Amino acid sequence: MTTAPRPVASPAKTPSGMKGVTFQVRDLNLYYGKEQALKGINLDIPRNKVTAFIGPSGCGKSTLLRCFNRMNDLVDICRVEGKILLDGDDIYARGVDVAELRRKVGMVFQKPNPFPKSIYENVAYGLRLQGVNNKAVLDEVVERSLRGAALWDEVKDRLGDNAFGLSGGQQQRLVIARAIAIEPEVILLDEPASALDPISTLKIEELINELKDKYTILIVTHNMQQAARVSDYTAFMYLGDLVEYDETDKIFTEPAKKQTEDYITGRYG
Ligand SMILES: Nc1ncnc2c1ncn2[C@@H]1O[C@H](COP(=O)(O)OP(=O)(O)OP(=O)(O)O)[C@@H](O)[C@H]1O
Repeated sequence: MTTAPRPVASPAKTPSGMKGVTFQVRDLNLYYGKEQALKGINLDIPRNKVTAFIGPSGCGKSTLLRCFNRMNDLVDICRVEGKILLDGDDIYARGVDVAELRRKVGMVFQKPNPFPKSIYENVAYGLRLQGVNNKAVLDEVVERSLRGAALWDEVKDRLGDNAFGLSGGQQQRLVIARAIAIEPEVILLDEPASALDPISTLKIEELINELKDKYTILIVTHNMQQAARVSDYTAFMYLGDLVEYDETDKIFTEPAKKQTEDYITGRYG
């Protein structure tokens, strides 16, 4: 027996001008115990663009971000309903290899978290896990990834030094190099610059702009100026709802919803 596809509860939010789509989020509800943290989210995430999630504290930005590589699976009381399709396949379907999903969808957190190893070994780590130990291959990937993360020139003469000796901003770029070494399709950034000084923040923002040529980037940020500077699309969330999602210029210059306007003009949050 075939069953008709279930209609989506609300039309998916797909801003105009979007070409390729990486993720399609459909009717996504998420609960922590009895508390509903995400309410009927529908949206499409464009390929090779930067999509920012903004909204007041506790509105569900990080929770939604963590859905894209199933990091919420690690929270016992968390329950997810609905679908997230990555290139057409539901990442919540039975039998999905979550380790493989996380290889495709890398994540960088607020606080830089290098491993207590050398700079070189931090970047080589993912490949070594895959069983790659050929020095020439590793050398090539380490250099390419560090260049890709705009860190090579600063560390090329001390690749054997412990990563903890780097500054916070350098550590965050190292973590990004570690993420791109295994050639993900998507990079999730959860407040990647909030623990950094203004110069390091600027470097991360420049880097995000360069990375989108190769990767789809999703970023959670508290900083609206940062969202306006780095993103192509912006999603405004409030109390677990996706209120408005559109091209970043539109959200910041002529938002369709009063709630969005109140937030971006600093009336609450
Ligand atoms: N592990 C958890 N267990 C229970 N509740 C949680 C958990 N993580 C988040 N929540 C709750 O889910 C809601 C959304 O939290 P989330 O961290 O996603 O919001 P946010 O918009 O990213 O906030 P912030 O900007 O402060 O980081 C909040 O009410 C929060 O208390």
